[in-house]
Amino acid sequence: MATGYDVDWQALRDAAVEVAAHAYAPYSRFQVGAAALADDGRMLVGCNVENAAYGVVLCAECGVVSQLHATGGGRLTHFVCVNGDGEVIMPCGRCRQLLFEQGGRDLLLLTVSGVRRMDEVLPDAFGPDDLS
Ligand SMILES: O=c1ccn([C@H]2C[C@H](O)[C@@H](CO)O2)c(=O)[nH]1
Repeated sequence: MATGYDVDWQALRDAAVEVAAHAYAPYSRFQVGAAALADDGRMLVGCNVENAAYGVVLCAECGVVSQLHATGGGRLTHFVCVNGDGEVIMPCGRCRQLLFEQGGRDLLLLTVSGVRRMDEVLPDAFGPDDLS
């Protein structure tokens, strides 16, 4: 299991770049690829999928979360997303909430300002504990 900062971020970023090429983004022309590791070492990827009804867009992170559960579940430990030029971008606010649910405050993200914990990019998050 990859923990802390010893993960191969370059390999994770490469996977995000690769999947970004499969994005369906005919409206924004903004391709996004996302890649994550699960706590058993599995790699999950996703790309954005747009819709003629613009608001129906599926962000790349949605694909990651779906693949996490479709392939056995678990928790996300590491995450990165990139644009079509391979540059690291920040997950949108909605997707930070999606990722928080699946990885919690300890999830590590490779961001535009380096490796950050989820509780740095979504402080004081609303989450499952608030419902108990
Ligand atoms: O975190 C993000 C932010 C944006 N997008 C997508 C949605 C839309 O297709 C395009 C432009 O917003 O980028 C993602 O996939 N993930």
